Amino acid sequence: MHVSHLSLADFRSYARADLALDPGVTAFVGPNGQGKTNLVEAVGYLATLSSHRVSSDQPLVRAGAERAVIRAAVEHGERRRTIELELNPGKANRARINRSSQVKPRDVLGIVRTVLFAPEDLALVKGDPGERRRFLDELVTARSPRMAGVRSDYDRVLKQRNTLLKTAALARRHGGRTMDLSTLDVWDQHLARAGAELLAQRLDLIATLQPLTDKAYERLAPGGGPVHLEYKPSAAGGGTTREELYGVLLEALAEVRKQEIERGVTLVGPHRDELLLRLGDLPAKGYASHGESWSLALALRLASYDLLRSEGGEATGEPVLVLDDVFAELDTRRRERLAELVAPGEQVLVTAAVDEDVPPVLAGARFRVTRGEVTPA
Ligand SMILES: Nc1ncnc2c1ncn2[C@@H]1O[C@H](COP(=O)(O)OP(=O)(O)OP(=O)(O)O)[C@@H](O)[C@H]1O
Repeated sequence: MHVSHLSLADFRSYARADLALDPGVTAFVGPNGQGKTNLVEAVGYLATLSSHRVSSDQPLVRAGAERAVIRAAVEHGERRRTIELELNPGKANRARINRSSQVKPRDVLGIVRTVLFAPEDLALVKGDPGERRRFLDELVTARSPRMAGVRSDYDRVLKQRNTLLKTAALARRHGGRTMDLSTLDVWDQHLARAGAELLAQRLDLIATLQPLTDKAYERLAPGGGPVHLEYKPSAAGGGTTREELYGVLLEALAEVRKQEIERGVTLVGPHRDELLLRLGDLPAKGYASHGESWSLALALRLASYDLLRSEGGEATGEPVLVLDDVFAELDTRRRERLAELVAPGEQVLVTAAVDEDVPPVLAGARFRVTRGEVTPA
């Protein structure tokens, strides 16, 4: 699969941009702050409906404009589809596929799949647990786009349940009426149902990702591993199937209910879980060096790329690989290794400040990006 055309309106620094893209490698080269990352960020947004740099849509809309539009043509074998996403911060976003009438933005997921490497990836290793949960959930959704619906159900139920718990906590503190706990029972079931589905997918993903990450790390930093991915659930209990995990979550919620009512917040569930990364016997966070942390972050992305490539098959094709400003961060040896490992990709988009930062193995089309103008080199 490859993106053959990208067009932006009022996206980030671009009032307008229009580019035709070929399969194979395309590099965007230009000085800092000229709009290179903005281009690949738009491609990433088509795949995940979120940016790899910011958590809200507002910064994606050009300053002074009301909305941004990303349009893309996507080729997969004989099939060509167009996607249009309109970003309206504060209001509902809109989407269209093949210029048809409006669809839910979520329906666009799965048409473009990307694996994106960026300097921000260091947070996968050094950052808060939320960074690793987001990594897992984005990959879970790339494997199975219907999981976007499950994630949004879970978030909605969690929010409503927290509101209810907060009300109960306040009532308790001020000696008011105690809450009718049967309402909470219903929310527990909703939370456990969506939570169990998400949990089952995360566990399956980690089992698949483990050997791939270990292999990728060995290639990037020979002898530095092994790498272990260990899921630390907030709800203790065995099981890997949806039914088993539903039971585990319900039981855990019942156990902590008293504390939850005291504190006014949901204490167990996938939103409190952690993915522990270990290098050898030590946790990577807090122990790994800067270079080791980088290699581990790259290994996680490489493993994701291998996984989506091998599972994509005929239906979805290969993901687009985006390498945003990563080579400048690496020493020559790791730069060459990484480039060799990703070189045969169907479509690879690279950003770099100078030509020398693009490894020779990744020779291909090149655009210059200067002051928001994108021109073929
Ligand atoms: N919403 C926005 N409206 C207008 N300009 C924006 C907006 N968001 C970002 N910019 C501008 O876009 C530029 C950054 O673009 P981008 O991140 O693509 O740079 P880059 O070429 O990748 O640079 P580097 O090599 O430093 O990573 C900055 O000048 C920033 O001010």
